[in-house]
Amino acid sequence: MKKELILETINITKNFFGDKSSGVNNITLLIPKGKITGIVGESGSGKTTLLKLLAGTLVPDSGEVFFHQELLPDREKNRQDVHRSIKFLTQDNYEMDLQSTVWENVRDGLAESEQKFETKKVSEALTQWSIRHLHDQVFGKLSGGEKQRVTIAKALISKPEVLLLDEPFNQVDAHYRESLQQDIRDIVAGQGVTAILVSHDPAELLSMADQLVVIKEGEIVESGSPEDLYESPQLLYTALILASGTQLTPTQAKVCGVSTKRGSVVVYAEDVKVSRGLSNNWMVNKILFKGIYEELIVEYKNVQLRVLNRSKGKYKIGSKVSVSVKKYHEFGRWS
Ligand SMILES: Nc1ncnc2c1ncn2[C@@H]1O[C@H](COP(=O)(O)OP(=O)(O)OP(=O)(O)O)[C@@H](O)[C@H]1O
Repeated sequence: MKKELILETINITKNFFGDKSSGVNNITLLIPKGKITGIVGESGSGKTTLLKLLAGTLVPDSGEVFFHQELLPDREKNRQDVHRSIKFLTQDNYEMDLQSTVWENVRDGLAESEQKFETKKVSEALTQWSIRHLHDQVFGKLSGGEKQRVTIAKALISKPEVLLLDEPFNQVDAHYRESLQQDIRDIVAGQGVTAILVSHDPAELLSMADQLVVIKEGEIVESGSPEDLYESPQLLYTALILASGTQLTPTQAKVCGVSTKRGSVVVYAEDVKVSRGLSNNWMVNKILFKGIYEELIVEYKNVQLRVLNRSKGKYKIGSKVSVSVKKYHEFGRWS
């Protein structure tokens, strides 16, 4: 069945200095309705610029953005009903009033027609986002995580069609972060909201997104389902950005028992098995505690490998171990 599209960009370019060195170049992107699209890329690759173009707060130098197959108007010049349907949650809370209370800020997210139900709606939103106890606090004095929750409550109170999320959970603690992620998933699944999520956390994107778009130097270089991009990345860039792993030259790969004719190999930490075996050539150099598992850095002949180890405490720094690589990804010299 054909997916219904809600937003489309056709060959959009936005440069800040008249050349391709900043912003985004020639981006064509189709956003399916009622799904989560994740955008991933290194710092400065153009993710926020793309979100601003989708929100209408930036206008492309060339190319077009369509919302429900109609040209998206410039938000600054011409604030229209369509802009109420597209909510942009930024890291800088620019739509929030720092001097007003939490209650007033969330209430301001209501459309005029909804204001007669103000008390009920604001009260429900404060409960849903666990910020009821903050209702009379001044927004500007809240912690970063509290501000993010209030901003999300305000954005969602008027039931937008599209939610553009720029690092929405980066200030929230791990426990609350998971429950916010689940809330966003529920809103997408239950209310048919479309979300576009920019995050630096690969685990967050892999677990939340239905489709992932990889951006490098202002261009889309790869896209697909999170599973496909993680399991079979076409580009070295994608593998390094999505997974915790080690990049090896062909000579270094040989030390790990991997033979390749291509330019480089990436071995994900989860695909390396360590044991106390026969050869025990490798030495545990570092142990990084990760909570429910640990990551070991093991070394042999000046080659270091990252290993995901679920048997915490089994090895110590200096332990001698055997290593086997179960799976690896090969890339051409220029990918
Ligand atoms: N208003 C602006 N004026 C000048 N240059 C800009 C402006 N906005 C973005 N840029 C430049 O465009 C490029 C892309 O920036 P953008 O903020 O979109 O990247 P990003 O991928 O979101 O980065 P990060 O992950 O660090 O937030 C960067 O080189 C940035 O310096």
